[in-house]
Amino acid sequence: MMILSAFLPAALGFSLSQQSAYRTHTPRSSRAVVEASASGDVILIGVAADSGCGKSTFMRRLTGIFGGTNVGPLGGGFDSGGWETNTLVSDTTTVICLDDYHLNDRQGRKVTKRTALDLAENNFDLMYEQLLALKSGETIMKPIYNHVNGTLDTPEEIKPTPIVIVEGLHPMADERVRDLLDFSLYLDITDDVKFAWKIQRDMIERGHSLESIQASIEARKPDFDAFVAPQREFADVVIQVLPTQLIPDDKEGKILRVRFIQRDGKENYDPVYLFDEGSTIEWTPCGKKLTCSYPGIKFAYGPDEFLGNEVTVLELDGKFDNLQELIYVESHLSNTATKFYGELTQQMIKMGDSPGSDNGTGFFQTLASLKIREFYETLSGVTVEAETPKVAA
Ligand SMILES: Nc1ncnc2c1ncn2[C@@H]1O[C@H](COP(=O)(O)OP(=O)(O)OP(=O)(O)O)[C@@H](O)[C@H]1O
Ligand SMILES: O=C(CO)[C@H](O)[C@H](O)COP(=O)(O)O
Repeated sequence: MMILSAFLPAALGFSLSQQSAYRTHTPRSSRAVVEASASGDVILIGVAADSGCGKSTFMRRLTGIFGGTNVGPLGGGFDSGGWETNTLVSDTTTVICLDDYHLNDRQGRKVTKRTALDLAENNFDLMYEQLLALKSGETIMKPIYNHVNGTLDTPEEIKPTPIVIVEGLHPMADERVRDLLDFSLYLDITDDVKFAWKIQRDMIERGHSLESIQASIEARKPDFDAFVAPQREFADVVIQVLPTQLIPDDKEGKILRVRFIQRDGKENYDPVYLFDEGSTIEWTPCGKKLTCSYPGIKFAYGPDEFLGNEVTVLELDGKFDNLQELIYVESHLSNTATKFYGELTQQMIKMGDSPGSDNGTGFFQTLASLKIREFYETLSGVTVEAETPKVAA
């Protein structure tokens, strides 16, 4: 199979505005493709986050970078005559939602008086057994938790694909499951930001009241703190989303400070760095090459400690005005795992309409996806062909 990326660097020695013109002349783009695994091994990736913290958005970015054909809900989804499923599949990637391992249905939890965040409400024995089987290349019959009516439905058949992503509340909570994961990531959204996002989705998109959203967040918080948040310590990468420091006492919460926290010493993972590996740097890129409106953009980079672990942190506070200009930022970062000059920028532009595309949440989710692709390639010996604009005939 011809890998276009080999000659793309030369083609991409141009501004991104030229690139978009280039793309209009090239109506089709090559898809990212994972070639058949040499070893047949399944690589297991865990993504932990609370509900409403951007897992689905991140999954779209990640699966987009892994590509594959026939991406969609297992069985075609309920609307196409299938069943209510939380599982997304392509020929290369399976995304399993760990809510499917809830022990009791919604009614049952009313009896136990526990929330789904409570470890006791999740069947980790079955989760471990089934993920181990999948990793060994076996097909499993996985339960389904139906979020529409709160029931545990007839199990569905999951066949192993080269990449299996498990996302949900507890991918790293059980030591046995945690040890099965090849790579783990935690989306750490602070309470204020979580609240703002929940309002966006549950109030504006789903018609819930402000009071009910507030009550639901407050009711979840003790169990969230007890059972979900401690997993941050075990994650290879944490994407931490905080209020901006660029506006003193900001109340609006529209500008975010996002930290890409990379655990040092992870095998097959070289931390992304800014300018000079290992140094401590602050960088304001606004100027001739990057347009910034108030309050601007600030990057920071350096070693740090996070929950007792030595880490390398890349931080971005602020909001981008023009995604095309991100190439300027990208060109100052190293170890980004891009396959050609401008790939990070290209992915940001491609997902431009998704939440967080104008700030560090989208930027670091994209960077994480590229790093996970690189990690997968190193571990499996398989090449993932990058999605590149197709060269016009
Ligand atoms: N980076 C972001 N910036 C701004 N808003 C965001 C961002 N990510 C997600 N959101 C908002 O949060 C809502 C929830 O996002 P998403 O559906 O991706 O989360 P989730 O973790 O998959 O949720 P759930 O587990 O409840 O299905 C979105 O509708 C969007 O409004
Ligand atoms: O935290 C959650 C998902 O991440 C849900 O609250 C949990 O799965 C229970 O679902 P429901 O509220 O639909 O009964």
